[in-house]
Amino acid sequence: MTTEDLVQQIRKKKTFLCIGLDTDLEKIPPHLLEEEDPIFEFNKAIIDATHHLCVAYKPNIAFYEAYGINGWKSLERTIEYLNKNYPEQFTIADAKRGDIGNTSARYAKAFFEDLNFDSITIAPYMGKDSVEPFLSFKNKHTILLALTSNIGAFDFQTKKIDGKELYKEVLAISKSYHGSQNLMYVVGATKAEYLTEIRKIIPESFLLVPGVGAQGGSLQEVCKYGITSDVGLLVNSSRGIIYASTAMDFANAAKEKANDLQGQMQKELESRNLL
Ligand SMILES: O=C(O)c1cc(=O)[nH]c(=O)n1[C@@H]1O[C@H](COP(=O)(O)O)[C@@H](O)[C@H]1O
Repeated sequence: MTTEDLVQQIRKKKTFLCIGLDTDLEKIPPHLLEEEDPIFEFNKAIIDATHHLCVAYKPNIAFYEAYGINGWKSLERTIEYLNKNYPEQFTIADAKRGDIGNTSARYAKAFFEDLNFDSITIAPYMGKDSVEPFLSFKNKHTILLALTSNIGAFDFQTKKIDGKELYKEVLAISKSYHGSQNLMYVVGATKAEYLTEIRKIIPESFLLVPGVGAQGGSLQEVCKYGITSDVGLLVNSSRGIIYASTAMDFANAAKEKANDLQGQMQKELESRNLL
C-alpha cells in the first residue's frame, strides 16, 4: 500500500486508529478456547466488528510466536483474512527485527513477501545495513523505533551523544538511508511532548504511536504536537480495545471502544480542517 492510499483511507473513514492484535489465549473469552484455532477466531471477530473504525491492524508477533507452529498458523490466517477481505487496511507486523544485512533481507522476505504485510517494525540499533534491506521493497514500509513508550526508553534513547539525543540521531541519520522514503517511525504516546522536536527533524513522516489506552497516553496531546497536514499519525491501541470484554459480546465491546477513539479522532481532524 502506498502512503497516499493510507492518507486517503484516513480521510475517507475519519480515523487514524490502528488496532493491535496482541491476542493472548489467557485473555480471550473462554468460550473461544473450544474452537480449533481460537486466536484466529478471536482476531476474525474483532476485525469484522471494527474494520470500519480503523485504518490499520498490528499483530504483535510475540503473541503468535509464543504458541509455536500453531501461533504462526494463526498469524498466517489472520494476515490472509485481512488481505483478502479488507485489502484497504494497512497491516503492520510488529516484529521489531533488525540484524546484519543478509539476515535482515530474510526477515524482509518473510514479512513482506511470504506473509504479505504492508509494514514491519524495526529496531535501528544495528544501523544502516540492517535497515536498508527492508527499504528496498516497493510500497512496503519500515517503521523504525525512535522514541518508545516504555520507561526503558530513557536508558539509551534520550541519552546524549555528541550533545544530541540518540533518538534524534536515529531520526536524522535514517533520512540518509537508501530508500528512506519508505520509512515511518515509532513514537510512544506517553512521550507526546517530544513530538514538537521530532517534527522539526521529520516534519512529514508517518508515525506509529502506541501507548494510548492501557499505557495511559493521551490522543489529544499526540495530535497537538504530532499531527501534520496529511495527518501523519497512526495511533495504536491493543489491550484497551480487544479486551474490553471477555463475555460472549467481546467483539461488540471492542467495537464500542474503537468507536469511542474514532469519534475522538474525527473531532481532532475536523477541528484542524484536515478532512
Ligand atoms: O512498536 C510498537 O508497536 C510499540 C512500541 C512502543 O514504543 N510501545 C509499544 O507499546 N509498542 C507495542 O504497541 C502495543 C501496545 O499495546 P497496548 O499497551 O495494549 O495498547 C504492544 O504490541 C507493544 O509491543
